[in-house]
Amino acid sequence: MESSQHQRRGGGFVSLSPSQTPRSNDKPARDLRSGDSNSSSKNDKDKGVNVQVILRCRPLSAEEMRIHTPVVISCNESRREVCAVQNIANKQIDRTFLFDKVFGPSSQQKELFELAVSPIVNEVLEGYNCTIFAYGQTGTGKTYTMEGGARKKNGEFPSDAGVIPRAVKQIFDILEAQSAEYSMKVTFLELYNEEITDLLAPEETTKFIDDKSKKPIALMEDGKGGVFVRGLEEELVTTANEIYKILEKGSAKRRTAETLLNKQSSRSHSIFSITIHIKECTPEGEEMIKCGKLNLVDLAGSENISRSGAREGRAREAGEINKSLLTLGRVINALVEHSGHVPYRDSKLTRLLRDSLGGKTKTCIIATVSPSIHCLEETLSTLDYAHRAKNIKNKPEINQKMMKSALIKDLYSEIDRLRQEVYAAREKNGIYIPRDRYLHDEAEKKAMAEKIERMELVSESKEKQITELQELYNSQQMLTADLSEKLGKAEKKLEETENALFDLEDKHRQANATIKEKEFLISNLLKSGELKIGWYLSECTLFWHGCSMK
Ligand SMILES: Nc1ncnc2c1ncn2[C@@H]1O[C@H](COP(=O)(O)OP(=O)(O)OP(=O)(O)O)[C@@H](O)[C@H]1O
Repeated sequence: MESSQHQRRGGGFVSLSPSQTPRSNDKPARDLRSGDSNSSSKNDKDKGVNVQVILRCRPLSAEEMRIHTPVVISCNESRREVCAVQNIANKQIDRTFLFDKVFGPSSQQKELFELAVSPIVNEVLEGYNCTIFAYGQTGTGKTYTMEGGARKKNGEFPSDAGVIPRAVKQIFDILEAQSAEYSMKVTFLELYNEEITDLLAPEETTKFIDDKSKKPIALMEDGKGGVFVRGLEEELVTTANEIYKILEKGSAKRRTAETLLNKQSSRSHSIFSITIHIKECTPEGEEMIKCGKLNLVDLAGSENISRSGAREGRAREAGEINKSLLTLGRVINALVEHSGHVPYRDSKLTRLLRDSLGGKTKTCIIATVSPSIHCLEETLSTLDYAHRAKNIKNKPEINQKMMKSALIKDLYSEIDRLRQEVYAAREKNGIYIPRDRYLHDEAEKKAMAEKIERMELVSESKEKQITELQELYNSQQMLTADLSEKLGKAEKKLEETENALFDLEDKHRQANATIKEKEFLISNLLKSGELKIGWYLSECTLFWHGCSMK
């Protein structure tokens, strides 16, 4: 039997970012996971982990089949490839894209969940923050993939149930199998025309007679680089069925409309988050709390306004949707190209997804496309977009575990603070400040936030400079090492050449001495030869002289 008691915590400061969950700068605690996971988390942190991108192509609808719509997309699941066939100037040009996983038109919800999403759910239970978001043209199956078919009348799980209900079931199955002690809370918000509304807000404050009655809530900076949604309802849940009911109620409040491309097109982005605190005991008997968070995001579809048949209000709405998706695209580009400034602040969507894109969260994007020839242009743009997103690197970090006693102390002080606020509101004896002073303080706060943002930008660009200088230094070091090696070799060669030169000089000196010796001998020989000839000549002269006398 499911419990119908939803415990509600509302009106407080609820963060959507991981800043809500314990972080390394929170209460000190020891991480009790095995050394392996610690080192893998350190590796992940150092190197970064690519955002995982999955491509899903839906089947042709009954209507598309009836009118024999040509198919231009083919999926090769084993090779993880998607091929788009294009005809340009009567030439067939195929474009092939590789993804982390590919699911073709006949793929089943169960298969997609088990192969792509189930491992991510396990990581949430290990203490990571994970985000799964569906991106794609309107009518390509984002809501079908994330939510899927509605529960049957008897509450049974249908075969076309999507990622969200399956993830919820897996979380409860695992926790129950481990007989874990845990607490779980969920939030569900909608982002429509740059305004956030709480899909879990109590009925009395949001009577959905028309859109204007939805009360927007504020997105605030948490001062630690994250954001939080002020006053977002958090519902404590104890069973999967409670979550299914919350989802049904919340989804029914989402803004949908009929367009030419989709009978029930979501006109807003939605973010459903589950935060789980699990109790663990250290071998010393100390109670620790580990925390994981799963964000499930169903984006509104990008659309070609003329083809979707949107007019006036709907066209403006589509313009807003496209604008926020364009900012998302710019953020993806900036992250992939490592440009210094990432324009997260340009839309609420990117502010909310900041930690999921380039942050500490593990992220998976499910890009959805249609196989129809009529959607080819948008399909190619989705394929390009998703393919580029594959290069985004996040640096996932396991949330720091907290000592149970520290967590309880924190919760008690929060209860105290809330109690005081309620008391002050009821008794009207809180602190009231003049309107001018309030406006002045708010302006000061805004200026401070802007200053912090500017400083963050400067620090970001300085960090980039440091990385570039470090890279330059490393390459110079390598060059120096290379040159030193070459110098060593040259010195050795020089020494050898000098030795050879000494040898040669020695030989030269010896040869000179020998030559001189030989010259001396020759000259002596010559001298003695000359004397002999002189003596002989004088002898001959005397002889001839004697003869002539006779
Ligand atoms: N993989 C699929 N298998 C069967 N039917 C699908 C599949 N994907 C989508 N559909 C059907 O296509 C239609 C449009 O799907 P869905 O509403 O999920 O699109 P969407 O991308 O969320 O559109 P939008 O952005 O306009 O909200 C629905 O009727 C849905 O049941």
